[in-house]
Amino acid sequence: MKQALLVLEDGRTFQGTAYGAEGEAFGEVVFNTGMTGYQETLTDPSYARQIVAMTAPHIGNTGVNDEDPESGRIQVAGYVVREPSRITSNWRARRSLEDELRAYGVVGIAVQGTRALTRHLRDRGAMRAGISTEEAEPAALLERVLASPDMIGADLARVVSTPEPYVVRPDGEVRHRVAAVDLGIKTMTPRRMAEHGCEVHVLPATATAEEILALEPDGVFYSNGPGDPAACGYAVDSMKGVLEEGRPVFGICLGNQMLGRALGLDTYKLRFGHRGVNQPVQDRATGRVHITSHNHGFAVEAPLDGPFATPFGRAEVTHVDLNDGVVEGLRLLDRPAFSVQYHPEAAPGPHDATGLFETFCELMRK
Ligand SMILES: NC(=O)CC[C@H](N)C(=O)O
Repeated sequence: MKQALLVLEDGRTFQGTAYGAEGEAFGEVVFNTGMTGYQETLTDPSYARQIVAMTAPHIGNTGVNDEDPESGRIQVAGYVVREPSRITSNWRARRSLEDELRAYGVVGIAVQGTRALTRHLRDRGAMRAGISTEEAEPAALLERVLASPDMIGADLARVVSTPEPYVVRPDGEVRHRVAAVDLGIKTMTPRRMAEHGCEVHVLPATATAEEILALEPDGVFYSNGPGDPAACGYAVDSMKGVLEEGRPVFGICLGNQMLGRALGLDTYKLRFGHRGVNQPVQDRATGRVHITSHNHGFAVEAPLDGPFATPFGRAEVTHVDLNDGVVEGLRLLDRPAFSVQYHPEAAPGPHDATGLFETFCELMRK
């Protein structure tokens, strides 16, 4: 087996074997604790320019099928696993995960120490890293890691967004027309909305408020996406125009951060982020806890002690993560706009939060 090297920007080094394409990859290394859903993770555009390390010890068991991708390609910059499955046991699988990584030129590494890596990232924070199947000298790879771009300030939504608008239609009757701003949208999101009778007009990340409103949408959606929310001023600007018009707004993940910034709140980088499928989130109105799917490295800074003033009227924090108190949802009290930091559309589940699509439809009916 071919040797490979993983070097973190603070010099921590892991030796392993090549898994996937050969070559070199750079990005921010983050860990994901999901026991299921590796195919959805790999194809989620929010992971652009990130090297994803899986804490589940065995990866690739069910290969790659045609039903689960969240976009048209593998999006991660690099992949770290402990033990890749040598066989693929799923009659729907079209190919092995390693062949899929190779097909998209994604460099991966299998290392024994995914637990040590995770603990390191938990203590020191997510950081830049490089994987190489060519370089034997850690110091040489480290130099290239230090020359690679940082996640802070990275404007990646416009890079992964659709270049052209397209429409996702429901099977049955059209009940609502939604304009969806694609900041890195996952396949499941318009599909979930279509299940609720929405005709979804997906628009490029840089669509202006005028372009969005020209569709005469019943509601406007802002998707998840990669990079630093502080670098997506174009989406914040279009959202302000949409809020001004009083159209219903719904945001997920990066979309939640866009609502926060449109309301004048700040976003900041979390130490190691939330990535996995079992994050406990509390709905502050009901006290109910939902187990939710997450993939975020940034968060919104907002007052937790009750409603606060914004340029669009009063707002409040609707959800918090019970592990660390991070803001997980926002709502305007005087206008029809809300958003969540987690993923109600998550296809590998959990499905506790899928009711939020109905909430959006209710706002559009009013
Ligand atoms: N999944 C997302 O939308 C992530 C949003 C943002 N890129 C973050 O890391 O916080």
